[in-house]
Amino acid sequence: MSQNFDVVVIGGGPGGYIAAIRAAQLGFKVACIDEWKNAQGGPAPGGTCTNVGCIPSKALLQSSEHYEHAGKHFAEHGISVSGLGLDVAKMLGRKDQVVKQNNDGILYLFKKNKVSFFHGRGSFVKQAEGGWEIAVAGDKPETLVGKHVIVATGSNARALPGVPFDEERVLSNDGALRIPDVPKKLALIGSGVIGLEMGSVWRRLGAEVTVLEALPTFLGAVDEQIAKEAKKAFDKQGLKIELGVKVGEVKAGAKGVKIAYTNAKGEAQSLDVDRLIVSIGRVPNTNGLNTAAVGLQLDERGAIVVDADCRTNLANVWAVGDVVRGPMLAHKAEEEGVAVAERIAGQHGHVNFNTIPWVIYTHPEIAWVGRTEQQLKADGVKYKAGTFPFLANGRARALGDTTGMVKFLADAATDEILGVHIVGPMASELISEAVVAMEFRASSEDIARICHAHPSLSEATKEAALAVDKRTLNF
Ligand SMILES: Cc1cc2nc3c(=O)[nH]c(=O)nc-3n(C[C@H](O)[C@H](O)[C@H](O)COP(=O)(O)OP(=O)(O)OC[C@H]3O[C@@H](n4cnc5c(N)ncnc54)[C@H](O)[C@@H]3O)c2cc1C
Ligand SMILES: NC(=O)c1ccc[n+]([C@@H]2O[C@H](COP(=O)([O-])OP(=O)(O)OC[C@H]3O[C@@H](n4cnc5c(N)ncnc54)[C@H](O)[C@@H]3O)[C@@H](O)[C@H]2O)c1
Repeated sequence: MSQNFDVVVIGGGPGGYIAAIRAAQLGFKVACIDEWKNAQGGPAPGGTCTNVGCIPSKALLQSSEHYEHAGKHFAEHGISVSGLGLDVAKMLGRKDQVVKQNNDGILYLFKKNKVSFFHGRGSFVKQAEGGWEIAVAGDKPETLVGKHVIVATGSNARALPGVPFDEERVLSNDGALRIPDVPKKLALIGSGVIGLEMGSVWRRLGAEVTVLEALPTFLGAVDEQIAKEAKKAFDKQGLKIELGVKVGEVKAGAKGVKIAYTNAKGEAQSLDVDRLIVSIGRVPNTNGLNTAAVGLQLDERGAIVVDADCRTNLANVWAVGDVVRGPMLAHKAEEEGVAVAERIAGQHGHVNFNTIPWVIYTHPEIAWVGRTEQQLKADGVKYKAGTFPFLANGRARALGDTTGMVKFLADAATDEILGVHIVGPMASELISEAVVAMEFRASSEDIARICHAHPSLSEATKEAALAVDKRTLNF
């Protein structure tokens, strides 16, 4: 016997679980299927983000930052610490607890919103009367029929060709978040978001970290001025980043990993490390979905092909999040999930790709929204720029955290904000003001005229907006 639903969501990550909740709020009968298992084999909804992504990485970034502060920065405040110790097992345990709180929170939200949760793998069977037949292989095999299906099956870490993850020596994001003791030497391949975040965690905890990056420029997608400032800070911290390398043979043994590579000068190099994290991007995941049975169209990268509204080539089958085009970000997945649920309800859900913020949770944090200076140049847009350094911000000085700046880019003729780029303390929080401003198509003058609390880091945002008109007050 099959169970019928208005909406069946496959995948319980940020794209899927949020789509399920929004669809339920709109009055639909909703099922959400997710196969993630916790250590006991029970359900652990929340996807990559909750289990091996956003949440655990931020928990470890926080713990490792406390450790670094206690060891290196408390003294500046007149606080001396003796006998500073590190209990990695406890730190990882706390991280697991944070993850569990989030898993439990989602199960609670499903109950609260009357979303039926199925623990197992969902796969397409066929088009049936009343919708799409989906088989659930799990604790209890089930057959569901959904009038609408939302696929939100996420992504998996990309491995280096011929170097599979063993999660012991060669680690994906999963293993990178549960290294049992601080490696003496750690290498990361790829200096993207994961490379920098995970590299920072283990460097702060005492590992000698080398990041090998294929591209000759550091953080190519980031505004050049901001990326340069961040690189300077990482260099100072001792995070060794080698650009323009070509990774050759990677040999993993019982005790460590040997990496052969050529450096930017073309010289052959060899690096011996205890562990290697491979962070060279992620691939869309449609494993086990049985897309072929129903002819769900994939592109050459294996992503599900969707239009601007997240419609696939099949009637009433939608796809959102990492498994489709666009940035692989939890909040992008969530926004698409909400928009699809609203479209199913006949509303006009919309995701504005121009105002999706990016954050890299290193120290200093890097955050941005909109176009970079190099993009504006390439697009032939005439712009004005304004920057303000945290060094001139009272709150940043009180915090003892003055690295970085806020940078505004505004249209030369209309003053509309085209991009805001931040490297510095709490950039992840500060960027929201810029997102709101850009969503409302504000001008830099709008921000410059708004009263900001004193002393606050957000005054640097106001001052950067003033700088567009060359009239900063405190610099
Ligand atoms: C280390 C790391 C840190 C990150 N940090 C951030 C961050 O700080 N901020 C940010 O915005 N993004 C971050 N991301 C990216 C973020 O995790 C993803 O963009 C986000 O999880 C995508 O959500 P999703 O719902 O599309 O897919 P996922 O979160 O991958 O969820 C997909 C779910 O579907 C399940 N599934 C797959 N196939 C099936 C099936 N056939 N049947 C049933 N279930 C299935 C999977 O088990 C999984 O639970 C990070 C990623 C990593 C790896
Ligand atoms: N704070 C966040 O929002 C956050 C945090 C972590 C992950 N994520 C998401 O997860 C995704 C995956 O993260 P990621 O860091 O793996 O990917 P990424 O795309 O951010 O970076 C991958 C890096 O690896 C480099 N690279 C690729 N192949 C290489 C090779 N063979 N040798 C050396 N370098 C190579 C690329 O040039 C790039 O710089 C990101 O796209 C991001 O959207 C987001």
